[in-house]
Amino acid sequence: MRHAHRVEIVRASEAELMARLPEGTLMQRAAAGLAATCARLLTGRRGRVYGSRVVVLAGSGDNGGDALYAGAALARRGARVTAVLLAPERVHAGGLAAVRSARGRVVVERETGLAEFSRADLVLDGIVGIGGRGGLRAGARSYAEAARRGVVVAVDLPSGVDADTGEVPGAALRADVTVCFGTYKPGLLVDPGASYAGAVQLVGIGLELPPPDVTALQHADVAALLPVPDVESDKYRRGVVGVAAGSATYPGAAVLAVAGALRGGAGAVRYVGTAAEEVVRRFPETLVTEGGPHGAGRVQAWVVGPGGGEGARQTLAEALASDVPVLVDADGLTELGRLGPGALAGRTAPTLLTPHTGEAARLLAGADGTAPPAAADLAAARLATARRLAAAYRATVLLKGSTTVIADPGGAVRVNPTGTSWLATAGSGDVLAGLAGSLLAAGLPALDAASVAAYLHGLAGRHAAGEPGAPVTASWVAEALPVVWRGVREG
Ligand SMILES: NC(=O)C1=CN([C@@H]2O[C@H](COP(=O)(O)OP(=O)(O)OC[C@H]3O[C@@H](n4cnc5c(N)ncnc54)[C@H](O)[C@@H]3O)[C@@H](O)[C@H]2O)[C@@H](O)CC1
Ligand SMILES: Nc1ncnc2c1ncn2[C@@H]1O[C@H](COP(=O)(O)OP(=O)(O)O)[C@@H](O)[C@H]1O
Ligand SMILES: [K+]
Repeated sequence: MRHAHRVEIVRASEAELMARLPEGTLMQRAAAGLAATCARLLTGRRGRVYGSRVVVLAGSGDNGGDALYAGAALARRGARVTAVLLAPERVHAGGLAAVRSARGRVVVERETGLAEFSRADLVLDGIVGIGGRGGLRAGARSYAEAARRGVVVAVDLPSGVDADTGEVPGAALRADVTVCFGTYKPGLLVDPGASYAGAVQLVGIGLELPPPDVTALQHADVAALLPVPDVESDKYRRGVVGVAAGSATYPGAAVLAVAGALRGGAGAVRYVGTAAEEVVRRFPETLVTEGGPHGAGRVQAWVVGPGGGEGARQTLAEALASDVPVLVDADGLTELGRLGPGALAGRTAPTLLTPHTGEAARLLAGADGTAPPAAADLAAARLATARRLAAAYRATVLLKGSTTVIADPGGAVRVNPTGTSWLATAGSGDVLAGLAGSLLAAGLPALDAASVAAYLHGLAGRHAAGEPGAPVTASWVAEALPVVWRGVREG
């Protein structure tokens, strides 16, 4: 599991540790890890560190200090290092002295700095780290926009990315690799910030940290959560997932939600709705019940809403009246937005909401009676949006899109690292809803069901798209689920 902590917590942990260690120890640890990664990258690209061109972009804070000490270490190994000072009057004095004593060059003019930047083999982005506020300022912005041929290594965080939120309020340096210190920052795991970070490497500096603000599952975590039948299992103990989806207008949504549900680990899928004929023709193993969720027989979790059309309101009401977990998606969310959070007030079992940002906007409007916020604003602030919705509806929320974010009403937040934008295709959300509902029926808590579903769905999208990628359909994503499930179990 990857753990991320917000800036306030990182600073408190650093202060606590620094008080017990000789001055400068943490920065030396950070710089040593950073220099080691840069040396590996240069060796991989050029065969050696000696003679390679390295540019250090140094801002006015400790982030610049880390970068300068790492640059000095590379200079001692024979790299031709140029330190570009973006705020010469406030540069980290010790770091600058280290570069000078290692015979590094120091540049303050912007034009010279930009020319060096463009032809370097490796650039260390030490403009700003967790102390960054707002978009990059003018002097720094020109580097974000300049052409370059070398690899860019961000120090702790790509400059211009908000460490706590992943928001990018203006320009930011696009890194190939980010070396972060002590813990991941949430902004490295959540888009748009995550897309600026490249491959992220963690360097331990000895911090003792409290529980994380944000986590991201990895293969081993998912493998441990996957429901696997044992010798005593029968279909009911494995869980029956009820799918209330599809309508005369959208029968395909029912088929796709069932396709996801059949591959999610429940022992059986029970379908209710008007698309029974289409569903059974495609998947004869589906149990079909007349009428709505009310009185549909044994079900351990409901999925309501995909392609629900006109009947969505009634179906939603019947599912919410049950005492089993309910996943609400698509038209079910539109109805819930009209009803507001009060519609969930009487529930005794977990509720999982799976909006994209357009649906999230309607849900938020339903929560406080205001006009819906712009979906683009919600997408730019994904963590805050998911947390806000979870708090307003007292439900677990899976916010879809570029970086899926899952927030529990208790405050826990997971982000999913596996997606691909090829998944932005009609019906892929229906597959995800069926898959997550199946995991709920198999007994996973809502946070786990949602994050495991997002993880598998993202991997299935990548598998279906292949390398370097091609358009996929939602059906192919569903078909790829068993392969990625096995891959996760194999580690
Ligand atoms: N505190 C510690 O013990 C450690 C800190 N470390 C490093 O220190 C960094 C934090 O250092 P600081 O607290 O000095 O903060 P930063 O170096 O991240 O940034 C602060 C400076 O950047 C300027 N700045 C802020 N926003 C800007 C913007 N948008 N555009 C341009 N300049 C901007 C500010 O005026 C300020 O001078 C971490 O990210 C990490 O790299 C590491 O050395 C590990 C140990
Ligand atoms: N840019 C993107 N990057 C990664 N995943 C995306 C992106 N856009 C959409 N997705 C994923 O694609 C799926 C689309 O779901 P949804 O919007 O509900 O589509 P539909 O309603 O057509 O099924 C979700 O899993 C979502 O997270
Ligand atoms: K940086």
